[in-house]
Amino acid sequence: MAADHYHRYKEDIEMMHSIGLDSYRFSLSWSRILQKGRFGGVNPAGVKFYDSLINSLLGKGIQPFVTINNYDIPEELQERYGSWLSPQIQEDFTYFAELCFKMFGDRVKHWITFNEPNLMVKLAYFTGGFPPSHCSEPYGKCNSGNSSTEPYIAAHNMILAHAKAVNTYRKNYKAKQGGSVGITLHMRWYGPLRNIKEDHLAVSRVLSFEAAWFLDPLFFGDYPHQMRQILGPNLPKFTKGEKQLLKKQIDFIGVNHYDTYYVKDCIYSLCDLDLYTSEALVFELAERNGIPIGKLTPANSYVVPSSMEKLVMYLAQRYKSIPLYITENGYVQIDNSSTTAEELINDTERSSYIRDYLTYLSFAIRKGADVRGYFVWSLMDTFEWKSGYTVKYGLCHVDFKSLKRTPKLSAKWYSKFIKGYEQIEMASEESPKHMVSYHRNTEFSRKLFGKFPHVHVCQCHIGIAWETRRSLEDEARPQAYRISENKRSVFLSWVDSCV
Ligand SMILES: O=C(/C=C/c1ccc(O)cc1)O[C@@H]1O[C@H](CO)[C@@H](O)[C@H](O)[C@H]1O
Repeated sequence: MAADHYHRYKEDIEMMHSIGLDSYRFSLSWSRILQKGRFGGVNPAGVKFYDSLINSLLGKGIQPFVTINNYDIPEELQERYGSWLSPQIQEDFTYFAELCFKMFGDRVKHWITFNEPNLMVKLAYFTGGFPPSHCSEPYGKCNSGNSSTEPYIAAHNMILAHAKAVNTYRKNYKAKQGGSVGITLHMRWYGPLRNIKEDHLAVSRVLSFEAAWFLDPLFFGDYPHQMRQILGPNLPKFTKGEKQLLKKQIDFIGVNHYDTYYVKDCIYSLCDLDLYTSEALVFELAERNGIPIGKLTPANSYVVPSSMEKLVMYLAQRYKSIPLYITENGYVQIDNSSTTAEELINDTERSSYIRDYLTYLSFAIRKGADVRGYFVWSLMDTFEWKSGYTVKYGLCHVDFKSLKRTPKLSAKWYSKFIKGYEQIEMASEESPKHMVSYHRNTEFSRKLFGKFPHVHVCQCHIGIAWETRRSLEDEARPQAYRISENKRSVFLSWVDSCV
C-alpha cells in the first residue's frame, strides 16, 4: 500500500498546495495502463487515475512533470522476450509513450522518458541487486547474466527507445501540444583522490560511464570514446540510420543528484575492480588521508553541496546551452525500531542540506547554466525500493499505520523559502564558512527561482522549478558581470538589479 497516494492524491495535492509547490513530478506505472504492453488492451481504471491526478494538480495550479518509466515494466514483456535485453522493447516503449502523449499530452507539457536508466541497468544487469537480478562474478552473485555485456545491451535499447519516443512526439504531437521531452539521469559527482593527471583522467572516465553514456548518443549520435576504448566489442554499435535518428533527440536534461566520491586511477595502479564504477577502471572511495569527503548522512552517504555547481557546469559545457532540471535531490533519514516520529519530524539537517545544495546551484545559474527547475526528493516518505520503510526522504512524515501525513520542519522551511519569506544564508564559494545573509529574500526567490515556478512531486517527488526570464536576465547579467572579481557580490548585484 505504501503511502496510498493512489487513494489520497487529493489530500496530497492540498498538502503540495499549502507548501506552495507549483510542480509535481510523478511517474506512470506501465502495467497499470498496459498490463500486457502492446499485446493487450488499455486498463481504463489506470487511465482514470492518472487523468484525475493530472486534472486535480492543474486545478491547483500545479504543473505535472511526468516520468513515463521508472524501472517497472509489465511482466509480459520480461517473459516474452527478456524486456530490455531485446530490441523488441523499443517498439513496446514507443507504443506506450505515444499512448501517454495521446491521452495526457493535452495537459502534460513536461515529459521525462526514463528515470535513471543508467542506474537501473547497473542494478538490474551489473550488480544484480534489482530485478531481474542478472549479473556475473565478481560484481555480484546471480543465477544468470553477464555483467560485462548485458548492462550495455539494455542501455542501448533504452537509448533507442527514448529517441524513438521523442521522434514520435516531435512528428505527431509537438506542434499541437507544445510540450518538451527529456530524460533523467542518476548522477553522482566525483573528485580526484590525488592531484595527479592519472586521477583527473579517472574522473573524466567515470563521468563518461555515467550520464554521458546516455547523453552523448542523444546529443552527438554515439557513445563517449572512453567507453568504446575500454569496452570494445562489449559496447553495442549504432547503425548509420540510428546515429541520424539519435542526434539532438532531447529537449532537456534531468539530473538526480545525491552522492559524491573520490576516485583514483586503476589503469596505472593496481586496484580491486569489483565495484559499481569498476568498468571505468577507477576505484571509488569516500576518504582522503582519513578525512571524509563530506558530512556523513545516517545512510553512510556524504553531503558535498559544492558538487551541485560542478556537475551542472559539466553538463552545461558538454551539452552547450541545454535546459536543465534538477529532478531529484534530498536528504536521507534512517528509521530503525527505536526511532520516534518526533525525531523524524525534527529534521533540521534536511533544510540545511536543501539550502546548501540550492546555494551551489545558484552559483551555476549565475555562471550561465540554463537551469529551469529544482525538485526535492521527496514530498513525503515512501516505500523505498529494497529498503522498504526504513529509509525516508520526505519533507512530510508518513505514519505507515494510520497513513497520516505530517509536515516535517523541512516542509515548513521549504514552504517559507519558495514563498519567499525565508532569509537564506548564502555561502560564498571561496569561503564556504563565511555566510552572508541575504535580506531581501522575497525578491531572491521570486527573481532567481521565477515568478511562475513549475513544481513537481513523484510518487513522492516534489520541488520547485522556475522559468528563465530572458528579458530580466539579459538586463541583469551585464551589470552583474562588471564586478566579476568577487563572486559573492556578483551574485548579490545580479539579484539586486533584477529587483
Ligand atoms: O538514487 C537512487 C537509488 C540508488 C540506489 C539504490 C540501490 C542500490 O543498491 C544502489 C543505489 O534512486 C533515486 O533516489 C531516490 C532515493 O534513493 C529513490 O527513491 C528514487 O526512486 C530514485 O530515483
